[in-house]
Amino acid sequence: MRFIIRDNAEAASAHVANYIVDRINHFAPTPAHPFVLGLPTGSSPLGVYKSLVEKYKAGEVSFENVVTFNMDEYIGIPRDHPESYHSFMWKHFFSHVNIHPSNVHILDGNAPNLEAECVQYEAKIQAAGGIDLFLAGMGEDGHIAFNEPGSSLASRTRVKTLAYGTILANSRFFNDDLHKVPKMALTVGVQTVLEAREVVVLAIGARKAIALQRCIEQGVNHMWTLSAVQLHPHSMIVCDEDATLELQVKTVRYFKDIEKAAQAQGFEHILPSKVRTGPATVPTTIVTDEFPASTIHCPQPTTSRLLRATPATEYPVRSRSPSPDLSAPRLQHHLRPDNSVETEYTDGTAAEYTTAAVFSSRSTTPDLIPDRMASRIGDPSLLVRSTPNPERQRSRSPALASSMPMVNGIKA
Ligand SMILES: N[C@@H]1[C@@H](O)[C@H](O)[C@@H](COP(=O)(O)O)O[C@@H]1O
Repeated sequence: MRFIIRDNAEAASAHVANYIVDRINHFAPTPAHPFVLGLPTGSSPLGVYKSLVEKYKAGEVSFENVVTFNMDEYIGIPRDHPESYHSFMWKHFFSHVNIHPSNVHILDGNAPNLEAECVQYEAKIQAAGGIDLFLAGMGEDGHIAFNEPGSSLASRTRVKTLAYGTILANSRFFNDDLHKVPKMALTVGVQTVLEAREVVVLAIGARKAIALQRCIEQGVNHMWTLSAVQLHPHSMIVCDEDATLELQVKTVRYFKDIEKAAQAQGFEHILPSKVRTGPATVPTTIVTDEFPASTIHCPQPTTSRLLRATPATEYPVRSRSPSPDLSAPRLQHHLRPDNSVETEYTDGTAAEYTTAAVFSSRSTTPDLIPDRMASRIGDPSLLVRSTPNPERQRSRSPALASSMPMVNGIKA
C-alpha cells in the first residue's frame, strides 16, 4: 500500500486529480476500451472534482471514453433531492465535463426492487470490464462507501443500514436534522472495491485521524472496513497533515521517506501493465458447485480471493546437512581433582580446545545435537568455576566444612 501525505487538503486533492488524469491519459481509452472509474461523494473529493473539471477545461484530459460507477446512494430520497448522490455528482462533476450520460452509473435508491438493483449494478461493472481505478473517501468510523463497521469484507453491492455515527456526521448536509438523514443506503461492497484494479483513497482533516490510524497501523478488520485496502496489491491512500494526527511519528516518517527515495530514483509509481491498461476482454465470473448461486448476481467465494493468496514459497530454507547421527561421539567434560577440565569425545578420543574442534567434521549439524554451552568455550581455564562449589570445598577441606555456619540445622 502506498501512503502519500501532503501539507494540506488542496495539495492532497491536487495529487489525486493529477494521478487520475495521468492514469486516464496513459490508458488512452477508446469507445471499445473505456477507462472505468469508480467514484465517491462526500466533502473529501470536492477538491478532486474541482481540479478534474479545471483540467478538462484546460484540455489536459477528456472524459469522452470514461465510464463511471458511483459507490453508493441513499435510499428513499428523490433523485433530484439536493443531497442525493445523483445531484451531488452532476452538480460537482458530470455536468462540467464531456462525459456521456449513458456512461454514468449511480445506484437507484428508489428502485422498485432494491436487491435487483444491486444485482444489476454488479453485472454492469462486470460488463464494463471491471473498475480500473476506484476513488474512495473514508467515513469517520473508517467505512469505505457505506460499508459500516461490521460489514463483511467479502460484501458486494447491497442494501445497508447506516450507523448512527454516519447519520450524525451526514446530518450536516441536512440542516443538522438527524430525522432528515436517510437511514439506509445502497452501497458497493468491500469486495466490489477490492476487485478494482487499483484503489485510491482520499482522507482529509483531523476528524479522519483516528480512522486513518486504525486502517494504516492496525490489522485488516471489519470494524474499520477501509482497512481492507491493505489487502489490495495496488492501493494508495492520500491524506493531508491533519489526518495524520493519530499516526506514529515513525509511520509518517517512513512513508515520507519512501516517497522521497522513489522520487530520487526517478520513479513515482510503477503499475503492472495489466493494471495500466485493463483487460483486453471482459472477464467472466466462474461459479463453482462449491458455492451455489445466491440471489446476488456474480456470486463469489465468500472468502476474499485476496485472502486466498498462495503462501510465499521463497522462505529461506535452512539447508540440512546429512541426517544427524545421534550415536556419533559427542563432547563431554570432566572436572579433574585439580579443578582443571578434561574434555574428550564420548568414544574416548581426546578433543582439542578450539571452536573448530567443536564444530568440525566430527560435529554434524550442531543445532541438532544436544549441546552444552560449555563445549563452545575454547579456553579451558574459563571452564573453571570462579565461585567454588561448596560441596567440593567441604570434601577437599574438612576443616573448612566444619567451620561452616548452621542454617536451619543444615551446614551451609
Ligand atoms: N458514503 C459516503 C462515503 O463514501 C464517504 O467517504 C463518507 C465521507 O464523507 P466526507 O468526505 O464528507 O467526510 O461519507 C459518506 O458516508
